[in-house]
Amino acid sequence: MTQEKHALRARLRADRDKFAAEASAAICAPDALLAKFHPGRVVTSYMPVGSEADPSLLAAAALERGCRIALPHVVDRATPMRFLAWQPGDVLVAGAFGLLQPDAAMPDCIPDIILTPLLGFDRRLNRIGQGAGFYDRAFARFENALRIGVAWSVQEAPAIPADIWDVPLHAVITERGMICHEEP
Ligand SMILES: Nc1nc2c(c(=O)[nH]1)N(C=O)[C@@H](CNc1ccc(C(=O)N[C@@H](CCC(=O)O)C(=O)O)cc1)CN2
Ligand SMILES: Nc1ncnc2c1ncn2[C@@H]1O[C@H](COP(=O)(O)OP(=O)(O)OP(=O)(O)O)[C@@H](O)[C@H]1O
Repeated sequence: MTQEKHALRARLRADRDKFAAEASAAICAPDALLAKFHPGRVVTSYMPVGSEADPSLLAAAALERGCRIALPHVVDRATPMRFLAWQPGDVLVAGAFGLLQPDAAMPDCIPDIILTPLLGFDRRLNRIGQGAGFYDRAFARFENALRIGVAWSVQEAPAIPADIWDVPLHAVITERGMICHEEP
């Protein structure tokens, strides 16, 4: 399984790089997602790196509807990721893995909706990420949160192998729209 995921990650990274280099697509918030952005809800976004899908229009729509935004904060692979409060204009600090993150002193948030960066996904809404297990652990910890993957459409794979700890997404949003759970 580890080998299989390793090879899949390499292929999906290459597909994502190619798409981002050639296309100029934007990921807009579909109505079904807007309907979840109730005032006061905590929506976690992320600062995209490299060819990752950009969730900023989704975060902007959440803010417009009175949601609060939190961003992931990691220190090393062993320490669980936290979601820290952030609003436009707040500083971002260079941290682990070359990421821009909120200041470590910002308050921790309990997310209602987790916008999740993906390397890949399939129609059953299995996902694969960077392989450090940060989001897997966050999904286990915040089990009531809505898990929404954000990706380019080319990151869809026929089948993503699922380990026992993998928690499927509730939906994936790409530049082509939203994919919700379908029975196989
Ligand atoms: N934009 C964004 N933010 C995010 C994530 C993400 O996937 N995307 N994360 C999702 O989990 C967390 C950070 N997770 C990471 C997990 C592993 C590696 C990693 O293995 N990095 C390689 C170097 C990669 C490179 O330079 O290309 C390494 O350290 O060997 C980096 C970040 C939190 N923030
Ligand atoms: N609930 C959990 N508690 C502790 N460790 C976990 C949990 N879920 C996953 N892990 C660990 O995370 C590691 C990476 O898992 P996996 O290969 O599925 O990564 P991924 O889903 O691509 O990564 P990510 O969740 O960061 O996007 C595994 O070694 C696994 O043991």
